[in-house]
Amino acid sequence: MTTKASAGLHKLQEVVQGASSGDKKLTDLARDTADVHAPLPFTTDHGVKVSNTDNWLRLADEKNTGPSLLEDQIAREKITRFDHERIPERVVHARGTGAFGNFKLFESAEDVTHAGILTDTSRNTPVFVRFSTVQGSKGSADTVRDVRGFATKFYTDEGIWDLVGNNIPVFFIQDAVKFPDFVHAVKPEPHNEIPQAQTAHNNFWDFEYMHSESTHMFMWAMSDRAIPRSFRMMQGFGVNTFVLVNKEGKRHFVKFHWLPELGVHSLAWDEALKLGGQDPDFHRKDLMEAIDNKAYPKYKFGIQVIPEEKEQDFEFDILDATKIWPEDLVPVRYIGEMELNRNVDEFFPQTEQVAFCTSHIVPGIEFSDDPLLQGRNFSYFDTQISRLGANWEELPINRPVCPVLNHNRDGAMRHKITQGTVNYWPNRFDACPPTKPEQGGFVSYPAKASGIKARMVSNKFREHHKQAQMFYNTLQEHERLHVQNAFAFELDHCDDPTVYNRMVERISEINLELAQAVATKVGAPMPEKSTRPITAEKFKNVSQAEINSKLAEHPIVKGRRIAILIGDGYDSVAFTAVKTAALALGAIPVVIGTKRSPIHAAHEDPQAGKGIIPDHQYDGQRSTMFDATFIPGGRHVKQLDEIGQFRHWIAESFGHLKPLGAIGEAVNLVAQALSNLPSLELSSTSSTHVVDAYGVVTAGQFHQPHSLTEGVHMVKDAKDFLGKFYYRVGNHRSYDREMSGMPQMVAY
Ligand code: HEM
Repeated sequence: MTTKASAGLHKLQEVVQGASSGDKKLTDLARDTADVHAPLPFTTDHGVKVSNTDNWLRLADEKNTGPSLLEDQIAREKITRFDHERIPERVVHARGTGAFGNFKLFESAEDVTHAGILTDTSRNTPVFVRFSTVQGSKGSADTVRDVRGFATKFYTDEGIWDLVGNNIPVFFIQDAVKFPDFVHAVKPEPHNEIPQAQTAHNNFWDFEYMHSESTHMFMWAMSDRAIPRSFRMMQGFGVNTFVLVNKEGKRHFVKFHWLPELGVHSLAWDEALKLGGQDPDFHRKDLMEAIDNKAYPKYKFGIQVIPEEKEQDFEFDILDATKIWPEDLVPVRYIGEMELNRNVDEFFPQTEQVAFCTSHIVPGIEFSDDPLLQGRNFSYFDTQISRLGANWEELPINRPVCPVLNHNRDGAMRHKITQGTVNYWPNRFDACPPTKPEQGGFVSYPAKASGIKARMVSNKFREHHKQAQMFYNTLQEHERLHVQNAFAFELDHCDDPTVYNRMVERISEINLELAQAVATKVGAPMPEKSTRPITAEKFKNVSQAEINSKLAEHPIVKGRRIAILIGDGYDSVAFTAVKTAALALGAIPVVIGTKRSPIHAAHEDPQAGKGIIPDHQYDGQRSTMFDATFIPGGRHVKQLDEIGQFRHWIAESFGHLKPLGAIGEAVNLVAQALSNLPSLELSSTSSTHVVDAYGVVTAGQFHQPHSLTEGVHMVKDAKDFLGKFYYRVGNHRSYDREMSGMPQMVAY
């Protein structure tokens, strides 16, 4: 096991290596990085060595403890520093986690932009990404139903570019001036501060009804998108319309996309609810664990581009953030890739103090007139001043890797010392002049603008339903079922009939059958007909199932958590094969034992052999924390069978649609746990034939492969246990199981 001191040294080495590897941001951060394991004396903040940190200076002797003295400057410093440790949490997106990485471009977009980061394929640009939920406070659970923030800070050679996006490509409102109302409505209600990190309450759904512009977005928010399995398995979208300008000065509208290498996957709702209590840090830990295991998350970077002259060619306004640009009309061009490969050293100065601004752009990237974006450009900079202070851009995590010099001065906590006698421009020395455009000085695109001042938006902004209908049309059967269940859950939590009755009306404007199913469940009047024309059109690449089907032939199990359940007397051959295969495939096997003390395999003499120490004992973990479960055969199955939690583990994994693998005697354990499902086909205990029924992969006997080094062939028609089991793991969940109705017959 790594000692704390060596772990600290290791981290420091990483910083030094990072610095020598040429990563400009790591080099920059090294200036401000200290190591608690360094052989340095303990000092006060003003540098005086401290001899005693545990006793306040007081009038005391061996018999009497007298009054503490205010004089103790060391104790006062310690308490005072502590009293002021907290800063305001973000007004939204308070709960989040971050990681460092790199961005590389594989195709230049010089036809549409002159931005260095989007044209220079030789660059390796450092990035910091913060993922977040929106509604909850800093200490809320990771797995709540919510939009996820996906904010990327690119430390480019020309300055910081912040792409502050979400995992859903549209937004609730069209005009930034509505943002405070929206956030008030979604956050806990004002009279009782309930509920925490949930949309399932009267005020949120009241707001949604009152703003029909939200219709498209709330369909996404009720879909599986709002309960991602992992930050590593969700898309990212810049949402707003930005502008790219090329060398010739031609302007293009653009939307930015991130597509995860691992596919787009979600939790089951029951699982998300349980994880909220069982492991509230689930997503945070998942990201850190994957990076620690070198299963680095990767995302392709894409752009959708519309030339300026085509702005009016669409039935929707391309500046409306409640609309997507359908991919069959405007294909995504994937031109780069981001890898996240380094965890933070310390949460507060990095993840908490990182601050993003949509207004941080670099030459070649500009803003459109998107009315949501224009307001965001004001809001972020403003909020950072109250959260972090006027000089927040000097903080190590926020400062650029290129030189920064100007005539901005002073303000609380100013760090930078600028020599020279002038702090204004122009000055008699020509000190610190503006940079000429030909030398990289930022020039705004000379867009023509004229009009009448009015508090309004263009007519096309008034259509709010068509894309919501298209979204639902696009979903596959199980995805639609999840939307239906999500509405039923959410509106069940609203106790004001005005709210849920009206919402059912609104849903009937999207899909009548959906509205009727929800009406029955929540007790609203049954809608008889849709009050709007309903389109049959669909989107491309919006259903998660559709996106994942393109990856299904080559599933990736990198970073997936595989639970292996064992007790004394387990079959070590199958155990070792499944564990070794997991490691070879980049997955994370986690051994869960009947106890966390030595466990002996079937053939092992408990007196002589050392056994293995499981990573955890069963009661410390839950099936919800794993992507799949495997149980080897052996006489240990009897012990597992006697502990109800193991049977519950199997039933729950089944209910959450996860792959289950069992060999030999363990097949009986699975049969026992799923005894309500006699029709579920399992292998006979005497057979080597591998049966895969709805992702429950069983074999009576384990056929040892000749060599694991040949690799596991994760293909649909694999004949062997490992190939079939890991194919299922790579495909994440068995939604066919859900559609068979079987999970409902199992208690979990
Ligand atoms: C396209 C719609 C929007 C998206 C995609 C979006 C995305 C995000 C993300 C990802 C964060 C978290 C940044 C982090 O990790 O530190 C954030 C924070 C925030 N957003 Fe938005 N947002 C949107 C709309 C708005 C609007 C319309 C406003 C205000 C008019 C706004 C104001 C804020 C504020 C004040 C924060 C807190 C920032 C901080 O304290 O660091 N957002 N937003």
